[in-house]
Amino acid sequence: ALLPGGLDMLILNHIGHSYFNYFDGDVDHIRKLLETNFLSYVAMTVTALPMLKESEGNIVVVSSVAGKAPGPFAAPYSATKFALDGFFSSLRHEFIIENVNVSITLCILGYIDTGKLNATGARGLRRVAPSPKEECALEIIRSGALRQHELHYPPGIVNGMLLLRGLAPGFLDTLIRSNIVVENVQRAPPPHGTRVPPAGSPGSGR
Ligand SMILES: NC(=O)C1=CN([C@@H]2O[C@H](COP(=O)(O)OP(=O)(O)OC[C@H]3O[C@@H](n4cnc5c(N)ncnc54)[C@H](OP(=O)(O)O)[C@@H]3O)[C@@H](O)[C@H]2O)C=CC1
Ligand SMILES: C[C@H](CCC(=O)O)[C@H]1CC[C@H]2[C@@H]3C(=O)C[C@@H]4C[C@H](O)CC[C@]4(C)[C@H]3CC[C@]12C
Repeated sequence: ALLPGGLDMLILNHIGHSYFNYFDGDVDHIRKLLETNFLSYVAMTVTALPMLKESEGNIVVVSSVAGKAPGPFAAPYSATKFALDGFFSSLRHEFIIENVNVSITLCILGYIDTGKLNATGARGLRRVAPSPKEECALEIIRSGALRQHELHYPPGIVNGMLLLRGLAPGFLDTLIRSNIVVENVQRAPPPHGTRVPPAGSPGSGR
């Protein structure tokens, strides 16, 4: 049903729970995370589009540097954020081609002070100063209202990373890994009954 007052801006922000650790082989987790972090964004866009066409409004999609320049230990999360870029950046082309006056803003965020790292226990990350969530929220709304194609926040870190990704991707990857204390990331124990070769033995990879 259409909202009585119409709809000016759709901000897609929610995410499901994931982990900051080695990929554990759980395909079902990725399927569920894609449902929450990606497919629900598509479904809400489809539902809201008639109202947004009416208001010539804005779609704002909240993503992460992990959706442009992936680091280790966030494979499921990173995959869902890359999917957002693929879908919404393609859809933006179609809107422009068809003169649909609904803007699409993809927000590429660095580390924001929402208490997330503490909550997920991402112990492997070196402590970097998070950016303030209040300023971030304002920038998200502003970038949507200004109909920007992308928001990079905080600009210094995110622009720097994306520039390096184009110019020297190997160097960027090295920098990203150097921001992580791998020893602090503990592999989950293998499922019951799985034989793990002792460290140092052939095939252990350790
Ligand atoms: N914090 C950071 O450092 C960064 C965050 N981002 C992005 O910013 C956005 C917000 O992140 P942040 O505020 O930190 O995350 P939070 O986990 O604090 O917030 C996520 C929100 O999503 C809601 N949610 C979870 N599952 C569902 C669901 N199935 N349906 C509807 N709502 C749901 C949660 O509700 P409830 O609490 O009720 O479960 C919660 O309000 C995300 O898109 C994230 O990827 C990007 C880069 C860095
Ligand atoms: C693991 C977190 C998601 C799962 C959850 O249950 O909360 C991640 C949510 C936001 C991530 C951070 C982010 O998106 C910005 C950086 C991206 C880099 O690739 C890694 C460091 C991040 C700070 C990243 C860390 C994991 C999350 C907190």
